[in-house]
Amino acid sequence: MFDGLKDKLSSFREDAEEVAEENAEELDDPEAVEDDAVDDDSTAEGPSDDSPEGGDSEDADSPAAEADASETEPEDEADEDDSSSAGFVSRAASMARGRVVIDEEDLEEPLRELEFALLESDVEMSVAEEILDQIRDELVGEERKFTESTGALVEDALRDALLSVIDVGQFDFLETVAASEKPVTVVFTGVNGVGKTTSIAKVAKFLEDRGFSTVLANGDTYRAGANQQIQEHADNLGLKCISHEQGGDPTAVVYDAVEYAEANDVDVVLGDTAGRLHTSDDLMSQLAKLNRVVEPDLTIFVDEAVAGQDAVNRAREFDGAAEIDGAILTMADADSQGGAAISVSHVTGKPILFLGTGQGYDDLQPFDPEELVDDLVGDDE
Ligand SMILES: Nc1nc2c(ncn2[C@@H]2O[C@H](COP(=O)(O)OP(=O)(O)OP(=O)(O)O)[C@@H](O)[C@H]2O)c(=O)[nH]1
Repeated sequence: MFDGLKDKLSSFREDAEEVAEENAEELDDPEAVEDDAVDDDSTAEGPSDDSPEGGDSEDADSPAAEADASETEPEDEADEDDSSSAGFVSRAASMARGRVVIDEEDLEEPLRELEFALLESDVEMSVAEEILDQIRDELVGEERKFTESTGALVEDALRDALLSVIDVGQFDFLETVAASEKPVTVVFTGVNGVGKTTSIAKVAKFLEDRGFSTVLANGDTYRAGANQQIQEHADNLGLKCISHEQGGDPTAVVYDAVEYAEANDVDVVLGDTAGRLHTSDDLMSQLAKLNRVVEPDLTIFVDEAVAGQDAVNRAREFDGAAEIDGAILTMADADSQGGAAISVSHVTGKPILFLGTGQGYDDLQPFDPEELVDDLVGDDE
């Protein structure tokens, strides 16, 4: 799952670590620093050969050492290379404290590559920019102790940035169902053929396995064969399915299922709806009626992870047309890009609740942002 994206993130980590290490090595090497100091005609004091590496000595830590380092600008060359000289001075001062600072310019090239990689992986533009900004904020100017590895810094920054865009409004579906008044009504929406009906069957199995009884309702009265399709799932799972004639009113079907649940002490009603485009007015007004009359506890948007940017756009549009509470991304097992999984929550402000990971009824994985980020960034060695 998301292997292409993992590779790209790993390349960024390597590149960013490399440039930061180069900078650190240069500053870790007292001779290189002294050479630089001569080149810069600077009098900044790096650790001498006989001082412990890392500048942990009292001298190096002393205010005098810092003051010396900050008074090093040669007047005659002040205009010539002001910024690099100032950069060197701050690095030398940091080094005197046993630390080194990561410069923005060191990161620009890896960040450019990362932006390209994220967009190529179908991450929404605004989400990619947010990730880059966060990494820049976290790493640039970051003081690294000589004992810390730049690798850990880069990894933490990447992890934090990804988590901040993915972990949006996350809630536990099972806990919400458990805490809600019964029957809990959950309605599923989305475009045609993205795995909506299969996902309903998977969610039913997920709930039944955890002690919640369910009834299915076929609110897809539009498509020929829809009744038979959902009934097959119900039969396979030994569940009751409420359906009406093709062409009937979907609200009436879900309403009947709620009445059935009330009469039979069923915990959860899972209502399918016809696949629709957010632009099809009649179907969207059907959905509005369903929301008005049945007042579902949760409306879940279903789309394919593999649809990438299209899925992200549709999630945004559905949320605008018929407010959603969360999303299921199907076909995550076939998605190497990961763009939709990274972008949907940030774009809609609603969490991804599950990933569909195959065609079997158990191929449904509760979505855990931290787990996803661990998987994307974690060491695969
Ligand atoms: N690999 C994989 N296949 C899936 C997943 N979810 C659903 N499918 C398959 O996708 C196909 C379409 O699924 P359906 O559930 O019929 O899609 P739908 O959205 O209900 O279709 P409509 O009712 O026409 O809107 C089926 O063959 C499913 O087995 C998944 O997570 N991974």
